[in-house]
Amino acid sequence: MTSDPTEPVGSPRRLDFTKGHGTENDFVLVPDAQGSIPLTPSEVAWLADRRAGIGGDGVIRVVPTALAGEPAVMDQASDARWFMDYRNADGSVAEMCGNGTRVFAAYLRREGLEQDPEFAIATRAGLKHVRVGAGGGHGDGGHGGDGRGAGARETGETAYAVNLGPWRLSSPAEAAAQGSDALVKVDDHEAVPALSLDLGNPHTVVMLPAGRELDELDLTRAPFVQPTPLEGTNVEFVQVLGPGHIRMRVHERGVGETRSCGTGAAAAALAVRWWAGGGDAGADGAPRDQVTDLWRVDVPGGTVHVRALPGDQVELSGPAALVADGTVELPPRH
Ligand SMILES: N[C@@H](CCC[C@H](N)C(=O)O)C(=O)O
Repeated sequence: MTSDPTEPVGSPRRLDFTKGHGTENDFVLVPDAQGSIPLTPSEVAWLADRRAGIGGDGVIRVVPTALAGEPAVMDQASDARWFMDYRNADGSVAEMCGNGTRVFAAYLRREGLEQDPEFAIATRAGLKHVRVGAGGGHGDGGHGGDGRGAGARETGETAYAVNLGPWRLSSPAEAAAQGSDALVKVDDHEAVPALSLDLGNPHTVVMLPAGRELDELDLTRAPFVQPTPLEGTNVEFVQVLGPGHIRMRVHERGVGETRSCGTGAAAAALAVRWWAGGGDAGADGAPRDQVTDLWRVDVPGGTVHVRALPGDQVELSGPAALVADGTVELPPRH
């Protein structure tokens, strides 16, 4: 998705910002309490630039839901005070960001904009419900007491669990018939079958083929996905380490390789679970008790947990950290 706001010529603008990350998927947050900072794609790309700007995988405008300016988002205003206006590093608009929801929640809490331990945030993919201090890891049942759940390092990070809402296979009939609905080719190797899932944003999950090392994949270029999704896709490469435990690397739409992707971790766990027979369709007829609902997902930037919930809902949990605050002067518009 790409937005195309008018870019009026004007004098340089000063913006307050906060830098944060969730398992090293990092974001520049821009508070916009009046809904009056319509960042253009080039301004977003500049803010996300690691050399000329602040640097991040994405930019998140923190704006009152009622002032979002997008009817489908403003419809959520009675349930969520704040809208996570998410943009990728290249300036394109995305519907959702799993790690971003936790960092967004951490910002709302720190600023006193949300005080309850549970609240909803508005996104382009609908309402997302957040629980503070919910690690979600194996052993704590998803209700970590001290706020430092699984994946939270000793750096002042707090754990959050977010219900990412409903997910679905993008092409259920094709996936049921073949176990896959796409082919993905990375570097110059052969194309591998993959599964497309919709987590509010698009994902294509690839099981690491035998003989290939996850660490050796060249993700400096976008993997070739066929059929080519019109809106692009995020591509996850998965290695199974044990029951309920996977490793993942991701090439994100609008960014490139990132050190973590929350919706991608959920897509990866759900794809592995589905391949194991855990889909509602019963894929290969394997008994459901052989299919776990709780996954540990290791990513280059840390660990998150994914929990499959009834009704095709899925919960993501992991840490969020706010690491810097500052003011920046945007380059003048031309
Ligand atoms: N890193 C995010 C996903 C961000 C959006 C994605 N690049 C897209 O374009 O869909 C996550 O944690 O989910």
